[in-house]
Amino acid sequence: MDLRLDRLRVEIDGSEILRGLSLDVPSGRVVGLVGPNGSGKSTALRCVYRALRPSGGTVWLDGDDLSAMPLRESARSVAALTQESGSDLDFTVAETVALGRTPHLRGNQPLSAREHELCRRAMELMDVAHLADRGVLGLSGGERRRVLVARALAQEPRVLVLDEPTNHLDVRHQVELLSLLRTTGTTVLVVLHDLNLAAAACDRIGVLAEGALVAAGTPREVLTTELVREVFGVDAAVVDHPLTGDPQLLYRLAPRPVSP
Ligand SMILES: Nc1ncnc2c1ncn2[C@@H]1O[C@H](COP(=O)(O)OP(=O)(O)OP(=O)(O)O)[C@@H](O)[C@H]1O
Repeated sequence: MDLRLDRLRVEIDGSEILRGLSLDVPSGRVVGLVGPNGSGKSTALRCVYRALRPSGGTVWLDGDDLSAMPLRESARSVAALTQESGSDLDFTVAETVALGRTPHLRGNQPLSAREHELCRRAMELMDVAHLADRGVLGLSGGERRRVLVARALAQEPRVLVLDEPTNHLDVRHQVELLSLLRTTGTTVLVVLHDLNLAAAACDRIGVLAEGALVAAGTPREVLTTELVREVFGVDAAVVDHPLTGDPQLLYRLAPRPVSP
């Protein structure tokens, strides 16, 4: 399913948070959204999972205006892992993942055998099957994050929207999650802070600064020394990953103070 952000504008209390953002996420592709803190990345995602109605512009799903779709219909198509995702209720891991099926169920209809299998598989993919009977509130931050990704996968979404999904994850689970995104065939829009992971995981990257898109293209086209300096104010060299050839950034920190 194609996802298209078309001249999105968001204005809150008189300040323009998104200023005409347009970004295409072609069907089955992984597109990363990067940018400094406060540049509007989460706000853009909120418009896609309908937590926020844009002040202007349109989100298109396969050419259909998202705002004109019944909520239930868009909830079946779009799954989101947000910064706020979580629960104050101590559901078990298995129950939490099963909640991913909610948009597909009618009333109190129980899960089918296929749906149970889907949930089991999502838990295995996210390496949380061994935690199935544990309460989510007793999990570590990274374990809980993986459970929430499993819930999103169990939903069988056609579009997956992820806001910093690697937060709290150890390096193995970061690598596994981003590798998985490339194999699901789902359309993915993902906010990432780690530009090197974005370069490795994304087919294309959009760069936001102060609510506007300042660059978009393949990681190699976008992640240049100049852009990183201009947008993030950081000195970096771009090198080729010796194993994959992906562009990778080496950051220069301020020199150490000379000891007396
Ligand atoms: N409901 C709101 N009311 C007022 N300001 C808001 C609201 N939501 C977002 N903002 C402001 O809009 C700007 C963009 O916020 P957003 O969360 O989209 O940024 P971000 O790029 O995701 O940042 P980060 O990298 O820190 O997560 C910020 O300055 C934020 O304070």
